[in-house]
Amino acid sequence: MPKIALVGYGRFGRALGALLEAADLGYRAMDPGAALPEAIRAGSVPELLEGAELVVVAVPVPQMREVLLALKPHLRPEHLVLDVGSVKVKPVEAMKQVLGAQAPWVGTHPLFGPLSLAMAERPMRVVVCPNPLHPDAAPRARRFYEALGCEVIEQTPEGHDRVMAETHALTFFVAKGMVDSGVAVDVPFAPASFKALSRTIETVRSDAGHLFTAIQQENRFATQARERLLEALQAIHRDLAALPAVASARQTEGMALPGLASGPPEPRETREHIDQLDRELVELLARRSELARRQSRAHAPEEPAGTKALFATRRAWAKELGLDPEEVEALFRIIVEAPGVG
Ligand SMILES: O=C(O)C(=O)C[C@]1(C(=O)O)C=C[C@@H](O)C=C1
Repeated sequence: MPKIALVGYGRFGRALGALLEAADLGYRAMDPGAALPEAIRAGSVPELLEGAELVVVAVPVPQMREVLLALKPHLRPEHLVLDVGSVKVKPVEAMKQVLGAQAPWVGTHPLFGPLSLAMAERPMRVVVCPNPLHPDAAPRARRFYEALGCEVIEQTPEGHDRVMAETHALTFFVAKGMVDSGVAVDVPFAPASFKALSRTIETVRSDAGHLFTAIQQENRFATQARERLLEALQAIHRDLAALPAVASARQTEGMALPGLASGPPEPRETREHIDQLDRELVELLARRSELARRQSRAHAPEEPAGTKALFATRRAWAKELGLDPEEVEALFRIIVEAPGVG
């Protein structure tokens, strides 16, 4: 009998479902607004909760209260309710008001989503907010997330929202500003500094819509963070406009980034860069291995023609980059054929 009940099968719910399957954790899901595969679909709340230990509420933050009210009459003390919202003060308040001491509950925020899960990005981190009303709830949530391969960070709801206001909310704000101003979309080429931002722009563009508003509106620290950023940007804009056409080094000094006032950091030794790259190569191998496992679970083994094509593309890439195609193919043969890696 599935031990996990998933309420909400939107973008995050579906991605979480795939993660549960990969960890061999049985689940049942309910979402009146989504087409659910027959094998996991629950037609009613009692059916959804039957045998469940964990009830994961994966619905947009503004719908939390209503969903909790619908669950409440069916919850028993052995259930643990956890939310996965991108903000924490409001969902925790809602769980406190609606569920109180009746059933254990805990606020959590997985710091990953459909895009990062699809690319098997690691580490997967989750913020869990310990709940004084139900002291066992956070350790139970921790065990659940650790079984999925996540690292758990404990934080108060307010501490979480303060950090998210300065990070998540501002990043989405800047990215949406760039999208809405018409720049930064499908550019033919871009410098490295922009490439880092383009991933965020992609996230904002693929957002279901409610995520952006939840991150901004449901976090009471976000407005102030946005205002501070806008003021800082206006001041920089004014300072730039006030610079003479040919500015002296002394005149531009004030524009230097504060952290760089004492000069840029010393370039690192080549050896350190190689270590860093090797670390990234090993991380990429781990992600590749996870994706290959997913692929083999979902599809029949690759036909010889498919494997041949795979090596052919790697050879072509090697050639493009000035590497020996034979040697690169040999490396990929090892990667593909090694049982613990490919
Ligand atoms: O991986 C993705 O698809 C995400 O968008 C993940 C992402 C983000 O990085 O903004 C989105 C919302 C969550 O609250 C946390 C992480």
